[in-house]
Amino acid sequence: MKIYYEDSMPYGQEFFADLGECEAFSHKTITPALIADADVLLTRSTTKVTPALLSQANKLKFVGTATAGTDHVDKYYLQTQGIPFVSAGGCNAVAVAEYVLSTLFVLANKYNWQVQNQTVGIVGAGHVGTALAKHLSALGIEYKLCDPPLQEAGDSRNLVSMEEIMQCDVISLHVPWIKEGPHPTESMFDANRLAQLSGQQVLINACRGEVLDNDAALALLQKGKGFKLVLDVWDNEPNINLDLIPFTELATAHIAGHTIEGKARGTEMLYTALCQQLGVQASKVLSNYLPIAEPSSINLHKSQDDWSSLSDLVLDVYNIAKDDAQFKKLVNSGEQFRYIRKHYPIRREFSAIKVNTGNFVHSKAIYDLGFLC
Ligand SMILES: NC(=O)C1=CN([C@@H]2O[C@H](COP(=O)(O)OP(=O)(O)OC[C@H]3O[C@@H](n4cnc5c(N)ncnc54)[C@H](O)[C@@H]3O)[C@@H](O)[C@H]2O)C=CC1
Ligand SMILES: O=C(O)C(=O)[C@H](O)COP(=O)(O)O
Repeated sequence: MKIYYEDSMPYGQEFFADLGECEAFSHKTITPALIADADVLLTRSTTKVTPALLSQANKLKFVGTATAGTDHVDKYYLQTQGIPFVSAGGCNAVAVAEYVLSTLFVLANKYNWQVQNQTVGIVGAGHVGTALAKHLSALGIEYKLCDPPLQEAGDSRNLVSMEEIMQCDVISLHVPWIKEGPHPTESMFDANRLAQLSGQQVLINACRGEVLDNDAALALLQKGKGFKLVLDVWDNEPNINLDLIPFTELATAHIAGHTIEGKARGTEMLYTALCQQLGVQASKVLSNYLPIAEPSSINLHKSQDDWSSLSDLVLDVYNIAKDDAQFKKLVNSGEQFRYIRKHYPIRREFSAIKVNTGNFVHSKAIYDLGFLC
């Protein structure tokens, strides 16, 4: 059996080698001829899985993406061909939640806010939205969730309208890119909605660039409309509108989900699904491969107040301001955008790090964030 996996997939060889003959490919050089003998195709979001790409893969039996988003895959085509398709929903939800938390602490430090006094509006209450809500809850930060499809499906949580979300201090977007149907998300934040934001409000987009009209945002910001924009994802990646960058508070190269855990969990999820498809017992687990974090334990800082200690801890583990500085320094083309993503430094999730909290008053919050005791 021939298995092709995208080379940016961590531990691809380790997970799949026992299941068949494995070959890594780059999204930059993959062609229909290269994967003509594929039984299995495993990608990340950078490979566009189209009828054209699969046109010679006549014995393809399984396609998987080690990502939460699936907009790069022509799922309808796979269905018409009877080819099973699996994605890795939830693999990087915690990574994105930690990204948003880091954003909150960086902006709180910059603008002298009390982070605990902010209300966060979360659009999309799926894996990422729920993980973010859990993190905010651990810290006692108020949040609201908006998800009309889940609301219609009878989700038991207290889901609110977009109008209520628009009143929040911080709005964080966690929806798939959906072009049509009853709840499309493409340009959900269009010129009209963006114009309703005040100068104090923060808008974070860490889902898909096309959910927020980048041109409209740029036009408004150029005119002095002062909402605070945080972008991890962009229209038309990797060839993004570079003019928008100076108007962002924080900007990164689509790395919100790029913890080692987030990426590798995606590989593990595909492995489990492929084993099931093949009727093979899955015997490998991610914990066999993940390296020990560096450092693997942290002593809580003795800061002037409790919230500073929490802020210091979160930013010690992941400080988005460093990614923002690197991005703004380096990015000047689509190639550079790709380069930054490919060479993204090792980032760990809170769950890889033990915190020695001593008798810190918010110890429970720290463990609820996922740190090890
Ligand atoms: N920047 C990054 O590195 C990452 C980006 N993503 C993006 O974030 C998206 C969300 O990820 P997950 O939470 O794992 O997906 P998910 O499928 O678990 O949740 C998405 C939620 O959005 C809701 N939704 C759909 N249309 C909506 C609308 N019009 N208004 C409000 N809610 C709506 C759905 O009902 C669902 O509950 C992914 O599709 C992906 O595009 C995900 C992980 C990492
Ligand atoms: O899971 C998703 O959806 C994402 O956006 C991933 O974090 C994208 O990562 P790559 O597949 O582009 O490495």
